Amino acid sequence: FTPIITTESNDFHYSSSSSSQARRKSSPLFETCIRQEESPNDTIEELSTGPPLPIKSLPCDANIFISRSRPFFDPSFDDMTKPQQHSYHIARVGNKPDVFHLRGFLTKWECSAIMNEAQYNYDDTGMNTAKSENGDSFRTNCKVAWLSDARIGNICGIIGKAIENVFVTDEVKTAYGSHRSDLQVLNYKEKGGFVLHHDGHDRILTVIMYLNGVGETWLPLVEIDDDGKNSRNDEDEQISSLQEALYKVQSRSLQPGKDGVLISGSVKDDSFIDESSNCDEYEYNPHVVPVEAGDAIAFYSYGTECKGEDWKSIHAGIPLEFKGEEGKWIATSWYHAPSITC
Ligand SMILES: O=C(O)CCC(=O)C(=O)O
Ligand SMILES: [Fe+2]
Repeated sequence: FTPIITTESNDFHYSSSSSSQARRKSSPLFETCIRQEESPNDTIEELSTGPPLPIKSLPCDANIFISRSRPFFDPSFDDMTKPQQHSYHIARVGNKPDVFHLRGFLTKWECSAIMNEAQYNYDDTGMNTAKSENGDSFRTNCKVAWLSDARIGNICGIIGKAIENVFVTDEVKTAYGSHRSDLQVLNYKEKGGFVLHHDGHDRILTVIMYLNGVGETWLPLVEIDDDGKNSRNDEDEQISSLQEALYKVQSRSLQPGKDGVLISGSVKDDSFIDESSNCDEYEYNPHVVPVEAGDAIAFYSYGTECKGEDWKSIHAGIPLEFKGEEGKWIATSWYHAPSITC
């Protein structure tokens, strides 16, 4: 590991080995990226609603290894004499807009604690039926709870802060009115889903955490790197409205698993390896990102040069096939930057 940056509660390292890394081809960009990071002249030129360094320059096929604080009372922590840290990996899964996979971001204990808190302790009544912000029912068969930072002994605060530290530039953090949302917890039951939409409302960053590894989120217009280029997306094609983005998905009959990026709790990582073939020739589908309980996905909803909404970040919660009574559990943290997006 090559240490890159140390911040208050997050340590960044580039990692050259991980299970998913081992399955991907090694990247010639890897060394270049490290050199960029260490350059003293490297500054963020303009107020960017996109990712800060070092993840800004993270190529596909490389990982960043990150440590973050964890709640001291997490009983799955096995050595109380060591600093209370939890490690996870970040890998890029899309370029336009930037989309990242946070592998092992939450511990299993944190996932359970959040689900329990949302289900049993919210307003003493359990979770409420979810409605979209404008009151329309774009979301079906879904319950919601909002957890503020202090809940469960500040774990929502620890998680939110860890996200903010890694995914939001200092300029955006210090801009007037910038703040992160409370943690939104959703529980979808059978057939429950969320139609294609853009998060908007000055939310520059969305981080969706998969609490039980069930369910799928699809970002149909995200472009991925040269290795697995989404051939139907013309490069630099401008999309200027939500309607245009939705029309593109419909008129081109884009499909989850073939176009854009499908975040899928329903696919096991190992299913990408064809055991009968040579190890180097496994079937790797860059349009599918398998996630497990504790993984998260982060993406940006505004153009990086303050050019308004990036409509390529539209996404949907795919209607849930029956997966047992538990259903699909996710928690979402948004970062708002009203003075930059308006
Ligand atoms: O259900 C999902 O997978 C996505 C949820 C979502 O996009 C939202 O809550 O804004
Ligand atoms: Fe959304």
